[in-house]
Amino acid sequence: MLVLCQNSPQFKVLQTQFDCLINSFIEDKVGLAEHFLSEALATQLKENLTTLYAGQQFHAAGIGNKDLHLNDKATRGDQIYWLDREHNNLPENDFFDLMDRFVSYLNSSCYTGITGYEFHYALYEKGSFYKRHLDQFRNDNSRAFSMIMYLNSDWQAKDGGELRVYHPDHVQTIAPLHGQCVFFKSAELEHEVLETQAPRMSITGWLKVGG
Ligand SMILES: O=C(O)CCC(=O)C(=O)O
Ligand SMILES: [Fe+2]
Repeated sequence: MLVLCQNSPQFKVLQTQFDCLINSFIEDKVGLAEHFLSEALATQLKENLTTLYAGQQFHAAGIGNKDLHLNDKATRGDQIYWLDREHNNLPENDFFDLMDRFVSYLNSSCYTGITGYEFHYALYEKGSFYKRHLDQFRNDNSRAFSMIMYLNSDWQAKDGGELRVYHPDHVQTIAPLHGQCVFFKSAELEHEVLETQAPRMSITGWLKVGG
């Protein structure tokens, strides 16, 4: 992994985004950082996603965990592809480097004790959605935080596909804008993806404890 000096300009840019995500999470239970992925990285990841999708490497997402895989199109219609360092793909590995830095920053500043993570690309074709749900499974509470990063360079309001988050006293609506990251506790906040009118791309994942 590439090591960045804590005083380097590149680290300062990252730290600003990390702080933005963590501080908004502490204030509102939903962290938001508009430029968490740099323009260059978001664009490379989007190209990689598009190539893999065209090569039929994606499969319909399930509603159980990896061991209990249930397909239910009435609940969620996205297709996914699990990221893995073993793919030896440059943007995927740049993404994992970024996540390694974020996890160590989060653990050292907030004592979160994250010990692992898992991430997948997701593509929602026009007409797809993901009904209201929590990101924790009944037989597994290892998912501590949910993170979603969007890869939609020309997103417009008419495209729909917003993430809707259900707070106890209000509802928050977030457009899936290129490079933006959303961060919240997996066991705490129900959320849904509204029907999209255009292909909607993202990386979704979970920071895990106890692994
Ligand atoms: O893509 C999003 O905005 C949310 C996706 C989601 O809720 C999930 O995959 O569990
Ligand atoms: Fe979710």
